[in-house]
Amino acid sequence: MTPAPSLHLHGSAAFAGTPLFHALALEVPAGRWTCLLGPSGIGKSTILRLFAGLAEGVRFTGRMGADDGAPLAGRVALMAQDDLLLPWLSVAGNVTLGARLRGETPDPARLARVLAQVGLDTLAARHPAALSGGQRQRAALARTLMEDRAVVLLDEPFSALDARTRARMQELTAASLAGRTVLLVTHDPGEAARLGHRILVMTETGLHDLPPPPGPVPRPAGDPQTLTLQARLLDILRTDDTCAPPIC
Ligand SMILES: Nc1ncnc2c1ncn2[C@@H]1O[C@H](COP(=O)(O)OP(=O)(O)OP(=O)(O)O)[C@@H](O)[C@H]1O
Repeated sequence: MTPAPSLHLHGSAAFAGTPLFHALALEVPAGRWTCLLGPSGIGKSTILRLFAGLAEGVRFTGRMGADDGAPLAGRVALMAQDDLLLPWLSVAGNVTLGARLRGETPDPARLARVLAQVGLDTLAARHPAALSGGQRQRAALARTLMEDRAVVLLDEPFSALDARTRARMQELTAASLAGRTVLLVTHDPGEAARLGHRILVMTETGLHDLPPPPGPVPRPAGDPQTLTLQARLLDILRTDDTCAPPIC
């Protein structure tokens, strides 16, 4: 894997002439987890798609990319909201699709390890139609982890999981992606409070930084500082007043 770069996105975006965001200034630190929250439709997924080079139909004006100056192509894995599993392939076939499309031979030991990590080792031969929503999401997560990229973009990756599996997958993903540049879009303040080295709330007035407590991630869910941060995030997300203290 190449060294994980920091990322930047400074500019404005529009869909078919309809403004989406304006004069946004996003910095994503290298080798850390940045969590991005905000109301539905504000443009969070669009930011991920812009970094992934998949923002079809979006007119972006500004500058964006990796701070090391090298192209992001080939260094990014995106786990989209829609799991995008191919129905005619098995779980194993979907998880190794990227490697096979690149003409590479997938590493069977790595595949077995990743499937075991997400708890799908016994379902490797199953097709997506025979999976639950949570199992499909774990298959999509396995496909992202299998890609082994320096920059990982995750769009609500744990939203379909039950509470126990979600906590386990958060811990596994934090460990698996240690040292990568991760940008996680989530609607879950508790998830952001556990996982974010940097936590940003996106509103109509821009990005608002909420400094998390120091220390490694994932933070213990019951830690008082984590709970306080979770409550502050929830308050901010619940109010329409985007200039409520302490973020403005
Ligand atoms: N293909 C498209 N054509 C036109 N508008 C689109 C298209 N895709 C998204 N949009 C619009 O762009 C805006 C931002 O969408 P985006 O998915 O980035 O928001 P989001 O903050 O990720 O929302 P959510 O939290 O609901 O996933 C929305 O208003 C959406 O309707």
